[in-house]
Amino acid sequence: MKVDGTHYRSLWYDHDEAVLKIIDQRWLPHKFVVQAVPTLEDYAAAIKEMRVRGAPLIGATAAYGVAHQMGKDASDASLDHARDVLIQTRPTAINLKWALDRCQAHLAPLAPSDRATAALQLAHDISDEDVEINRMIGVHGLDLIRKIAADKADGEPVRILTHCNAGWIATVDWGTATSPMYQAHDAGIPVHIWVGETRPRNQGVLTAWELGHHGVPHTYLTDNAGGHLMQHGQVDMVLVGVDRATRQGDICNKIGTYLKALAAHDNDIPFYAALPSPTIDWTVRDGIAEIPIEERDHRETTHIWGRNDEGNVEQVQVSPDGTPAGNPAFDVTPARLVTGLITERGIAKANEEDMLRLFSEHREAV
Ligand SMILES: CSC[C@H]1O[C@H](OP(=O)(O)O)[C@H](O)[C@@H]1O
Repeated sequence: MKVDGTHYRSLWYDHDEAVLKIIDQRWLPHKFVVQAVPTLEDYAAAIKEMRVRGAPLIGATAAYGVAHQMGKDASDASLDHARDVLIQTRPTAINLKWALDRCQAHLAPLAPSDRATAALQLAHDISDEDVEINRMIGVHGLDLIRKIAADKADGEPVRILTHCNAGWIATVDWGTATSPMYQAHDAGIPVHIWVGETRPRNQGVLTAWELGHHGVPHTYLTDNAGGHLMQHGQVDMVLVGVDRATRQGDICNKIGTYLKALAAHDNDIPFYAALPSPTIDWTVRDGIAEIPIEERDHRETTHIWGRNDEGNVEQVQVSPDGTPAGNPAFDVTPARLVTGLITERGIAKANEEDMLRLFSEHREAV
């Protein structure tokens, strides 16, 4: 999407320099930092340190990491090494494993001499596919928003509460939860987005930054304000992203999503999750029991980043010295709390049968 009027993807391959370029999200919204990714270790660090983040973007980045490694050494051992280094960076978003599995399946059968070119093309393809998938998520989500708008007075906005950042900066472009928001705005349907800050990494800041650059009306709030807004009739729908969905419709997303789903259920507000099909893990049914939840560095909880009065971005401690902290980065919302899943093929109810209506190729052999 656009930053100060200039179109960007979240990552792109610089053919002149033969290197991947990323927007280092750790500095947003205060600094717009583009950096190259010169080594496999830098690819792993970029994912682990969340310089690039968001389930689909992590997958695309990993595909370019494999391509980089094939350009250095296209042997079977090197292909395995690239997977081993990248797969251990973050455990929850299934898109990382999905991309690495796709690279393995595509490259292993090839002669090593053909792998570098094929790997780079595959990374380009995965990125381009992500853009189109997310655009289609927006098309189907727009229909939903249009239906809600039809029941409102002229000019009255559709009020959408979102959590974390499932925006264009979390994907290659468009975003997942944000794609319907952008497309509704661009179609002239008034929307207002309630943006939860999303402690501890405050990815809501990224959503506010994105929406601001696209001119989409929004309000930045604490996470805990969401339930209050729902109780007071200020929310027409909740729309979030997903890091891993199960075949029965459970969704794993940023920590705090479950609490917002509970509040939505309690206030009879539709709760939708937007996800590309690579985010569905068809091998898993019970998300709570089976999805690994990343425990991140506890310093992310005890400290916070911001810009000081001198304009410098710095990290400060918010908790007492020595206070023990935790940092589970995701939680699982059971399917019973999910109204629907907005995918590139349409909207499914959060149950196996309706998901298979859209993705019948995953129906298990009896
Ligand atoms: C389309 S992004 C999906 C998902 O990924 C984010 O996780 P993280 O910021 O830790 O990479 C967040 O949970 C988004 O909802």
